[in-house]
Amino acid sequence: MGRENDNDVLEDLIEKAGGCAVVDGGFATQLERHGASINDPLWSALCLIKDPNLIKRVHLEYLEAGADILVTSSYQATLPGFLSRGLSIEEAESLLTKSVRIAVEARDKFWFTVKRKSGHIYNRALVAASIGSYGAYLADGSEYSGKYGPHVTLEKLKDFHRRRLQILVDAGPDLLAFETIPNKLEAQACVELLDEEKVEIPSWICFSSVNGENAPSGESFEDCLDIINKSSRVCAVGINCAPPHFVFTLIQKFKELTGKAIVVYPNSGETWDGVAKKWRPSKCFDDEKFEIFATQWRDAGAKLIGGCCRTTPCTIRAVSKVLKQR
Ligand SMILES: C[S+](C)CC[C@H](N)C(=O)O
Ligand SMILES: N[C@@H](CCS)C(=O)O
Ligand SMILES: [Zn+2]
Repeated sequence: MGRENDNDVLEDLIEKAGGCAVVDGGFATQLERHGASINDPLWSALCLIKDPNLIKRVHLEYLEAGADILVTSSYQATLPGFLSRGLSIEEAESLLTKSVRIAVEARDKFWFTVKRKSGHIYNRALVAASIGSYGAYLADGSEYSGKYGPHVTLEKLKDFHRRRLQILVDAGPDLLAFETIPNKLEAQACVELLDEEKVEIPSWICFSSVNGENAPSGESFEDCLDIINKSSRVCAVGINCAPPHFVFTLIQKFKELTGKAIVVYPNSGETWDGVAKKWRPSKCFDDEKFEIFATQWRDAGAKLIGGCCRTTPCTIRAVSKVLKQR
């Protein structure tokens, strides 16, 4: 299948969803709410080893809440991360494949049940394979600083991402979701890799932001989006895991910088303390506020809206309800 047809998958979903599709919410957050202990360098990817059934349960909860897109459990699942835990390369690769399989199974199971019911408000969801930034793998909070140091070159970033990307693509997701990209160099690495690997499924690239204006590295979104705009393999670009009160202005900015679809799924507004590995209270927003924000973000031009860390299925239920009112 050609790239244009593949991009249609996402466009069709957006249209079926009434012009704006719903992304799921905080995945690791919901694992923790069920009691998972993930204070670990592998973070949520630990559950791929310890409790895959819980992963499926969380995916089903987000589908039930109205998510049109599931983001897989592979955010912090990396080959070097798994190898450093004593897993073999075969075991590590099979965990990556499993992250996609679990989400696809959840989607298929859910859709099999709801499609027979008349008057349901669901769409057949898409599965987006999560590719967390290099900073996520470092597990030192650098997905919010973008400061990787001078030894981290373009080639190093491509090497870091290459094999995981190949395995995730081979596992058969509908989309790729690059998440919390904090600087221009990594955006460039993602774009070049998609070309080098001739990836035919559509991707989105999302940046984090800590000041509501620039990428965490301080580089302008204008420079970052310049690189992404050149790629026909990237169908959407946006923001994830940044505070919600930054999002409206960032959508307006992105609208001026790109013709691509805009995807936003902010966190609750709490701040990640990368040393203590804890969320710190900050300017927090509840589900009711997300409901109000979601219509504003849609009206500003976002085509994909959801939540990231510290948001839950309740948040997504509220977002889905307000976006799907017809
Ligand atoms: C999105 S952050 C909260 C994920 C966790 C981080 N990469 C860490 O391992 O510390
Ligand atoms: N998809 C990941 C992103 C973390 S920033 C999650 O929701 O846990
Ligand atoms: Zn997040």
